[in-house]
Amino acid sequence: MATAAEAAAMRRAVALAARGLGFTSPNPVVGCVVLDATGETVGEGYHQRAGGPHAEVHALRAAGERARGGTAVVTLEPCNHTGRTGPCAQALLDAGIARVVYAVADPTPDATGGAATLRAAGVDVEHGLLADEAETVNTAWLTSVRTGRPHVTWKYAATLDGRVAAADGSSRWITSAASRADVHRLRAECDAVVVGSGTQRADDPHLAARGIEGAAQPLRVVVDTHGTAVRPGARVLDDAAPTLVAVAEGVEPLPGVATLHLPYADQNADAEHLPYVERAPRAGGNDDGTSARPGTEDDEDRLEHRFTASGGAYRAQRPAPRPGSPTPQQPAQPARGLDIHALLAELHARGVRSVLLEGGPTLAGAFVAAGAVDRVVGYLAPALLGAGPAALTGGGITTITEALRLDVRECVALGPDLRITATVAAPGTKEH
Ligand SMILES: NC(=O)C1=CN([C@@H]2O[C@H](COP(=O)(O)OP(=O)(O)OC[C@H]3O[C@@H](n4cnc5c(N)ncnc54)[C@H](OP(=O)(O)O)[C@@H]3O)[C@@H](O)[C@H]2O)C=CC1
Ligand SMILES: Nc1c(N[C@@H]2O[C@H](COP(=O)(O)O)[C@@H](O)[C@H]2O)[nH]c(=O)[nH]c1=O
Repeated sequence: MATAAEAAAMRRAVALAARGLGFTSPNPVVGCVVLDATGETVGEGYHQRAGGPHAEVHALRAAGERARGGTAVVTLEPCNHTGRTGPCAQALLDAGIARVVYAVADPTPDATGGAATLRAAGVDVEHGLLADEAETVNTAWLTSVRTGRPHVTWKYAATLDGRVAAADGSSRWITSAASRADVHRLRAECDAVVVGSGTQRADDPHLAARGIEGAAQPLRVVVDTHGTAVRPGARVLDDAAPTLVAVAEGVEPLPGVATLHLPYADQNADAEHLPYVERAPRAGGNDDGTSARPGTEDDEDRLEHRFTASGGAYRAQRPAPRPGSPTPQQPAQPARGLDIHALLAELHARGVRSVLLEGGPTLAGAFVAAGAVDRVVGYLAPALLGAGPAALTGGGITTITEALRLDVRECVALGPDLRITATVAAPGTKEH
């Protein structure tokens, strides 16, 4: 049974772990507090960056000889393996720690087994203290270990009637300065920020974490199937943070920009659910409708992106042909957008453990349809627009029984706005 001092130490260890958010990928965030035999705190530490010392090592260093006979309180089971640093279970034994209290078991095959090693050496080991809090702070890493893809937070800013832009497409700014500053904290905590080509075209967003001292910069990712939305001079191309543009296979890499080639979404898998784009191939384009060369779209050939009421799906449509203009020779082909699972797998392979999906509604719908949203952070402004795009388009949901049910974790007032944080409930756990 854990003592009150150990519970307080674990709360502190969770807070220490949170300081590592955004800096430790592909590693977890971990906090540790060492108590002496009387229950007094003698050392604290957290994992500050991948490749650096683990939380236990920092805390043991701070405690020195006072760790002997004491208790180590850790948010994650001490590791048992030699990676870039030595095994923490051994470090705890070497320091003479008599008791270890940890919150969450380490699920990685390499590192697991620390608790067993400690027990076998005669250390008193307890597991599960404040496990919910410790899970929550480490949710990105735990999700990525359990699912093999990064944890995804979909964030949006909407009016109280659920609009993310006005009918004329203008959307800056819906929420207050306080909410927007909070978004920069979210960006700094995530490894990558993702937007679709529609948002890129409409907003020319910057997507870096601004105004936070010492902030880790996320990788900025634009999902731009044809490589035509990210143009020279785009704000995501400045050097405030790294940028990756995801395009379809066969599209030429964008000059001077890290380009990721992805397959189209598997039409057979999610075809009826995925938002899609109707387009006719452009002159000089490839057979599949992708451009042969990025940045060559001329105004006449430019696709007009419009919301339609058709089946709740979003379609980008060609403008009606001008009188006298030639009829396209080839029939319009459905385009499916890029494969969300392939995108997440590629980001995971690059060490990304947490993604902040910042829109827009079409790409967010594709993530929801792909079952790839873990957490939703909605900023709601006390304003009404009455028209304009809704926060989410499609998502593969057509009837009330398919509603994606969420658990509200937090509701916070930010200036005049509300920030609601909710997680996706495990299937079958919610009835409304
Ligand atoms: N208030 C808010 O929080 C936000 C508001 N907005 C607003 O939303 C509007 C833009 O929304 P929207 O057009 O939906 O933009 P998105 O950013 O969702 O981009 C959608 C485009 O992404 C491309 N895409 C690539 N792969 C996929 C896929 N698998 N599924 C779906 N799309 C894919 C498609 O174009 P292609 O294949 O041609 O590349 C698609 O048309 C703007 O008015 C913007 O201001 C946007 C973000 C946040
Ligand atoms: N309009 C709107 C948001 N819009 C989001 O912010 C992006 C612009 O980011 P940046 O260019 O880095 O400042 C934009 O493309 C969209 O994803 N966010 C909000 O918190 N509140 C708002 O009212």
